[in-house]
Amino acid sequence: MLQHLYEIKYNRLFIDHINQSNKYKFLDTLGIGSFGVAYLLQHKLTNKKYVLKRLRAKHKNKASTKYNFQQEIAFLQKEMHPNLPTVKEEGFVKGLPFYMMDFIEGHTFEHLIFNKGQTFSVHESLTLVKQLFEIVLTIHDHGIVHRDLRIPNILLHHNKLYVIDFGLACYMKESTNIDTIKNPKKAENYIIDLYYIGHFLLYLLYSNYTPHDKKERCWQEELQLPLYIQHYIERLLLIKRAFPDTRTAYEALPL
Ligand SMILES: Nc1ncnc2c1ncn2[C@@H]1O[C@H](COP(=O)(O)OP(=O)(O)OP(=O)(O)O)[C@@H](O)[C@H]1O
Repeated sequence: MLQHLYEIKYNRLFIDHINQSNKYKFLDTLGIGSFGVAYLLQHKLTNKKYVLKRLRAKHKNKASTKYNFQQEIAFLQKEMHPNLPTVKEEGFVKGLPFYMMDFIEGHTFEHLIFNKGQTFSVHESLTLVKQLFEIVLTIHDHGIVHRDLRIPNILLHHNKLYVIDFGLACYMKESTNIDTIKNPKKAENYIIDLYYIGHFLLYLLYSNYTPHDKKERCWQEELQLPLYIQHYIERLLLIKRAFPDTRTAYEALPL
């Protein structure tokens, strides 16, 4: 209960901070995640939209979470790729850190698939994955892994793909032996991003799938993909021999 009130207090403080800035006005709350809260704002003169992301009040005194939040800002400030948001400002409101970034118009793939019912053919899906790879390759070239390439964190606008939310990103650990990775979702090297790219591809391909009977089968049976595409996804998901690096996986894309 106290935590809830604390959150409400900071919510009010941030909305007041935005509205009193003379530059921006508050438009909406975009999302409340486990670590952050994202607000949509608009520049009063240019009408351009921005996102202000702040740490959740409950993490105000947690050193590791605060460190991760600062690291998230630092990663975005590297401006690694034009299809990542650019940080405009950063600061604190009553001890709680925030940063402001460009608002990416368009929709997340979660919204496109589950709310709008958009479908993607095999060719369209692979073309989108190619775009995602091009962003991920650049991030990996900077020695960073995103670690959260899920459909709510990937957006589409005018057929261009964008990646947000570096909240779980970290510097790549090079020395891990790929064969000993037990849980790819916890990895701190390229494997975790390849694993999520494999899942992203499955979400796109499933958008076109209509079940024929009530029995649930494995994706290989349900999707009935050409074998070379199935094998490719199995390698991304570590069901088959892992790709030795991101570029090899990108170059092997069956497109
Ligand atoms: N730059 C942006 N452009 C457009 N929409 C954004 C942007 N950043 C965030 N959003 C939207 O706001 C929502 C919440 O943002 P974000 O994913 O960064 O934080 P979160 O997932 O709520 O928090 P956490 O970091 O704790 O997981 C996202 O689902 C996305 O729809």
